[in-house]
Amino acid sequence: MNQYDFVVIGSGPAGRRAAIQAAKLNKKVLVIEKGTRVGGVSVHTGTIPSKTLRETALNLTGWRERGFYGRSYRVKQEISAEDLRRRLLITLDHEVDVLEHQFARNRVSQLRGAAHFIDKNTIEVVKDDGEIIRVEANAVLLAVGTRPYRPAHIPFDGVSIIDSDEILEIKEVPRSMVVIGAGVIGIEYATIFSALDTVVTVVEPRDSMLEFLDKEIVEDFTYQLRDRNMKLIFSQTVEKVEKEPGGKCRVTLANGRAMIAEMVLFAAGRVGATDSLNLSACGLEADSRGRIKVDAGTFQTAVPGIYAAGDVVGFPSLASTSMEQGRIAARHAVGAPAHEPPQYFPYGIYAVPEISTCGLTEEEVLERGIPYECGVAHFRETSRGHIMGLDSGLLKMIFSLKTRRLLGVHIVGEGATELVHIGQAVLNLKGTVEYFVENTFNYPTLAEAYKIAGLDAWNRMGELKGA
Ligand SMILES: Cc1cc2nc3c(=O)[nH]c(=O)nc-3n(C[C@H](O)[C@H](O)[C@H](O)COP(=O)(O)OP(=O)(O)OC[C@H]3O[C@@H](n4cnc5c(N)ncnc54)[C@H](O)[C@@H]3O)c2cc1C
Ligand SMILES: NC(=O)c1ccc[n+]([C@@H]2O[C@H](COP(=O)([O-])OP(=O)(O)OC[C@H]3O[C@@H](n4cnc5c(N)ncnc54)[C@H](O)[C@@H]3O)[C@@H](O)[C@H]2O)c1
Repeated sequence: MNQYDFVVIGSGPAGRRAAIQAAKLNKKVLVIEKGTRVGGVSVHTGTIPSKTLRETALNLTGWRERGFYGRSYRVKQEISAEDLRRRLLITLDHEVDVLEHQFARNRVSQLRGAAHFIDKNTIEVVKDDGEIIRVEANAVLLAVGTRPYRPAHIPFDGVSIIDSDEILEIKEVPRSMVVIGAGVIGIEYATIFSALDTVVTVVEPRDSMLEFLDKEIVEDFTYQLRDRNMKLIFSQTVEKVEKEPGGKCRVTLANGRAMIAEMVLFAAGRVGATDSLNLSACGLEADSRGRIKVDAGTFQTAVPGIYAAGDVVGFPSLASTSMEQGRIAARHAVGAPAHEPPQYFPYGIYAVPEISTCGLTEEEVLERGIPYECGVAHFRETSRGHIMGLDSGLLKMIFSLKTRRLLGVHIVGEGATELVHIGQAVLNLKGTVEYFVENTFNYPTLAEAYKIAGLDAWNRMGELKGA
């Protein structure tokens, strides 16, 4: 029998970080992965492929230069699906190679195959060739992630009616596309394809999108999307998706309106990959979306010794937070001390344009009844913004009038996902508006927007104090 201190099921961000953390604490660790290569959704169908695709699209279209040269400017006139895929394959190979090397040098054992429970401490692994291997574990981490939600009424064909995994395999860049679901995945792909000049329509049952973001940022973002002719249809559900005789797709909404497009991307959420784990054998069960409940501080499930981390535990379902959850779970599982993560973490949405946020939104500050002031800077006010030809981009900070502390930072525009970390550091170190006013920022940079927004708030906060 193969006996391990810690067995991790799944090699995505949560599993990978957990396995290495436990190995660093000199534990005997095994990672079980059913996919052909390690890395999980993050490396093979999620984070890394979508961000590589975005970078390729922005480079080949010359998107970042259009502020200077106009909307018709393109680096490459005809962009094929093959052009988009080429860079993807190189990036993925590199990611897998780095991960394999990390496992090897930390003495993390690997087993390829699908795992399920026999009992709380026994896991059976079915390999591709049918061979069955049993392993014993003192502690187990479920880091099995999610897969796209695929309801029966959508006739997926993998070619023109697709989910967000299949979009990486398309044969041609479509001229028109309907995206169903305005969540993060739907919006990221909708805006990437719109940057490639695909005519994009987004259909969303709720009355707006990305509700967890500051409203002012969503409004600015929405304006930019509509300004480049993306159609955003809210408060409407899709009744039917059909294939037309000529190969195009017809999408019919509940209000009777119909749309024809070359491609339909269904991106209405994901479900936990827990159905084949035989959870009942260890006394656990998943909810209707396949998710597992855990203790928020330790990531232990209701069954002692069994942990879950990453997308399978639900919100926020990010690669970044999954890694931290995995590390904390591993430490707890092997009896090492672990701190809870800081209160505020950043959220990066790699749409075109980017959005990033950390801390409280203006709506949340209002709800909590905190007296506050906002400071806003437009990227076009920065010299770096002029140099880059930016005509959009907004950074907004919210400060408490009582403590003068930064409560939230919200950015839409070029570099938002990198810039947010300045705000995140000030926020978690409990810094005040004075940090931005008194410190010197490199010039010319987009980070100067922090200075401008800080001064904007500080001027008004001074007036309010004096009033
Ligand atoms: C299109 C898209 C874009 C994204 N973009 C971002 C982004 O920009 N930034 C960000 O932070 N996050 C992003 N995410 C989210 C991010 O990918 C996930 O949060 C992250 O991958 C979750 O990691 P995980 O460790 O929970 O599991 P996953 O990465 O989902 O990996 C789970 C692994 O477990 C394996 N597995 C499942 N069941 C079994 C079993 N029974 N036996 C053995 N192995 C099993 C699977 O094969 C898989 O390899 C994106 C997701 C998608 C889909
Ligand atoms: N940049 C990032 O960090 C990043 C990128 C992509 C995904 N992710 C993560 O992946 C997770 C999954 O993303 P997602 O966008 O698939 O899910 P989601 O749950 O965030 O969004 C799904 C959207 O589809 C809508 N919807 C639900 N049912 C529908 C239906 N039947 N028809 C039409 N629309 C419907 C919902 O109202 C929602 O707006 C998210 O939690 C996100 O955190 C993160």
